[in-house]
Parts: sequence; structure tokens; C-alpha cells
Amino acid sequence: MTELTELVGTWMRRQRWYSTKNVEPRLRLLASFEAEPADADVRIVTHFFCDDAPRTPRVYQVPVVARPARDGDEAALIGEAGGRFLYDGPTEEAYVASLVRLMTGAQRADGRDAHAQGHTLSRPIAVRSSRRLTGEQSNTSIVGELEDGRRALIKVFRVVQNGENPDVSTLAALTSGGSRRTPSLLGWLTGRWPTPDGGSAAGELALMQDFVPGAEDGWELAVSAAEQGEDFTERAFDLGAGTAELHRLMARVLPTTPATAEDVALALDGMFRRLTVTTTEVPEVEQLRAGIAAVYEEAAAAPLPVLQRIHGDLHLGQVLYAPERGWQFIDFEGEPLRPLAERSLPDATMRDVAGMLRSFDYVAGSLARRETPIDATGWAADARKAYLDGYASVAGSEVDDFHLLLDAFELDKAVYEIAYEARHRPAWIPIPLSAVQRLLATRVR
Ligand SMILES: Nc1ncnc2c1ncn2[C@@H]1O[C@H](COP(=O)(O)OP(=O)(O)O)[C@@H](O)[C@H]1O
Ligand SMILES: O=P(O)(O)O[C@H]1O[C@H](CO)[C@@H](O[C@H]2O[C@H](CO)[C@@H](O)[C@H](O)[C@H]2O)[C@H](O)[C@H]1O
Repeated sequence: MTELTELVGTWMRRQRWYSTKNVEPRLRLLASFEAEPADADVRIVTHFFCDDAPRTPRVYQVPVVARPARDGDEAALIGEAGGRFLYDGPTEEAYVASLVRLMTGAQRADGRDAHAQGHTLSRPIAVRSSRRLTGEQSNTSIVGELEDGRRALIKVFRVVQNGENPDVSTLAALTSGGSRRTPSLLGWLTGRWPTPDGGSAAGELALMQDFVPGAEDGWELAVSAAEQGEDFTERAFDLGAGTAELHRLMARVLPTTPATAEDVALALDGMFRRLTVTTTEVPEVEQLRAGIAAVYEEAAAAPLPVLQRIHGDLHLGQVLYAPERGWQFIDFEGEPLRPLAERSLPDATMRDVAGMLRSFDYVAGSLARRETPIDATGWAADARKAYLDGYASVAGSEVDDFHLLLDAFELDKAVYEIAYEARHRPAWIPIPLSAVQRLLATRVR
């Protein structure tokens, strides 16, 4: 193993975006692409590593800035190799500036390293300064000050996969459709890299969208309201109405298709697959399997909706509340544990509604697990009802028409969450696990 691969492996294991927990990465360097730096002293290289540690190998994008001296951000130091100090690219202005040049068309992403760019800007624009965001994220986000005074949110995808990333394709369609519910997409970068078996893959490497000023994170807002016993029903109603507006726009600007028997079979297959994965990781779920399966089968026999593009991983952490713009929806990448090819397929809007309903339950679940527990079950029930009322204020009787589907998706999401928590936050497994038990026992909305 080379010095670089060893250093990156040790460092990567500590990163939140490293998706295989509790194991040592087993990395293989697939390719490295060097970008043109503005400063001759630094080298900017984006590496693609295959990690063989998980059952299905994953490819990671690792941009690195190599400096002659140890004068970068200490927290972002990957290590020293070949007489240079290697820093995590997104914390380095040189890397961000080069990425923005590529994404906005100021620099051609030519065939040399097989990158392609796209943007919605009328002219290239440079970044003046940048700051990496911290916090729990699947990817790495950066706030950049643009030369025209605007701010942009730049997202660097860490796990890269072959195919269309809905974070870019959904936002591109919504932006051209004039969405008021999402930030505008400003630019993106698509790249090509070799696959571990000698083939070639292409997919999105980064995107840039406008930064929503003064935005508060939906999860933090909801938790703080719940812990103080503050009424959240008006906000939840608006969030429901906003979700339905978003769905309407998606149906207008992206393909829709009536669900067929094959779609139902595919969806059921996906849900049972998740159930099996979860049961393997958390064996207590096995005893709930028959009850869960009955709900799935009942939904499959019920009337079918028209399928369309949806958010795909909707929860309170995927919405921002901005004073001037109201609720804004972000992160259209879909569930990180789901294969990319599935994530752009037309789906049922009730899947998103179910995701948000689960999130209100998580607010109560997380407060119940505090050192001094807070009972927010009433708060969550009110928020849930207000959200559904808000959705119905725009979408009419859709929730009532497809309530069996909604029940099934709520269970499916909770089953997914059990596996997610087992990998990321085992102490929180009881939140979705008790939700599954409750949903089976009551089947109420
Ligand atoms: N357009 C935006 N304006 C302001 N903040 C944003 C914007 N997009 C994302 N954020 C902030 O960045 C965080 C991570 O973004 P997100 O798209 O959810 O990334 P990830 O794919 O890593 O989950 C969000 O929780 C939010 O706080
Ligand atoms: O935001 P991501 O796309 O990374 O989504 C993943 O992580 C989420 C947690 O950060 C996870 O969401 C679950 O926990 C939330 C509270 O932290 C809660 O609001 C959600 O309802 C719950 O699903 C999400 O499932 C996962 O895909």
C-alpha cells in the first residue's frame, strides 16, 4: 500500500461521511486528477479510492491540497507524504476556487480528465472566500462568498456512484420551473473515473446552489419548540402545504407515470429487501416481520397513485425555515443507503409525507431519551395532524385516498431507520423500533 493510500485510510475512518462504521477502510487508489492551481506553491489533486471494506465496495472522492509547509488548517491535515503536507480539499480556498471555476464555466472541464460541467449562470463567477460547514453530513458542504457579493452553498459528494444524482437533476428541473420552495441550482460538475473492475463510471462530483440567508434548520427549530412546549402547528401546517406545492411542481417539470403492477412488485421487493437487511442487523425485528408484511401486502392491493419525482429522504433535517422565503427544501440526493439507480425513479408522493411524519415522532423520541426526559408525544401528535391538514390544503383528498400506502411507507421508513441507527447511532434504535411496534398495534394517522 502506498503512503498516500495508508494516510487517507486512517484519516477517512474518522470522517462522518465515511459510510462503513466500525471497520478499517481497505482502500485502492483508482485514479488521481490534478487541477490547475492559482498559486504555484500548492498542488490540488482529486483522488478516487475504492473501499473494499463494505460488502459492496464504494468509491470515494477525496480532493487533497498538498502544501510545501505545514501552514493549513490543523484540523484538516491528512498527513505528510512525499515532503508535502496534505490537507482535506474542501477546507482549502485553493481547491474551492478551482472547483467553482469548473462549475461555473470559468475554466473548461475538458476531455483531459473527462469532467463535464453545467451551470445556470449567465457569466462565469469566481469565489472570493470559502468556509467549510461542520456538523453531521453525508457529504461535505462549503459556503462560498462569490465575487458579486452573493453567497453559494457548494456541496462535494463523497461517495460517488455511476449514474444521475437526483440532487442535481431534481434541483436543475425545479430551478428551471421557477421553484419558490428550493434554493436555485447555480452549477455542477460531472466526472468520469475508472471502476474497480477495469470499466468506467460517470456521475456528479459537486454542485453549487444559492445560499439561503438566515435559514434555520427544521430539525433544530422543531426540537427547540417541542422542548419548550411551544405550539408548532402553524409551522407544521405550512410545511405540509409546502410539501404538496413541491410535489405539484415536480409533477409539472419531471416525468410522471401511472403506477403499474410491475411498479408495485418492484416497490414491494425493495421494502422486503430493506426488511431483510434490517432484520439481519437488528434481530428483534424478526418477530415483527409477519405484521409488517401484512401491512405491505394490503397497501399493494389498494388503489395505485400516479408516480412522479419526489424528495426521497424527506425529514426535518432536510428543510430550512427562512424568514423571507418560508420553508425551503434541500438535499434531493435520496436515502444514502439506497442504490443510486433507484433514487431518480418516479415514486409515490406518500413516501415523502411518511418521511416527515416519522420526523415528528423522532422529535418526541429524542426528547424522551434526554437525561431529563421530556414528554413531547402530544406535541408530535399535533404537529403530525397539522402537517397532514396543510398537505391536504393544497393536494385535496390525496392522503385519504392513499392512506394504506401512507401506513406502509411509514413502516418502511421506520424499518430503514432501524438499520440506519444500527450503523450510525445505536442508542437511538429504540426510536424507530418502538414506532414500528406502535404502528402495527394502532395503525392510526
Ligand atoms: N442552500 C442552502 N442555504 C443555506 N444552508 C444550506 C443550504 N443547503 C444546505 N445548507 C446547510 O448545509 C447542511 C447540509 O446540507 P445537505 O444538502 O443536507 O447535505 P448532506 O447531503 O451532506 O446531508 C444543511 O443541513 C443546511 O444546514
Ligand atoms: O440527512 P441524510 O440524507 O444524511 O439522512 C440520513 O440521516 C438522517 C439523520 O441525520 C436520518 O434521519 C433520521 O433522524 C432524523 C433526526 O436526526 C429524523 O428527523 C428523521 O426523521 C430520521 O429518519 C435519515 O433517515 C438518513 O437517511
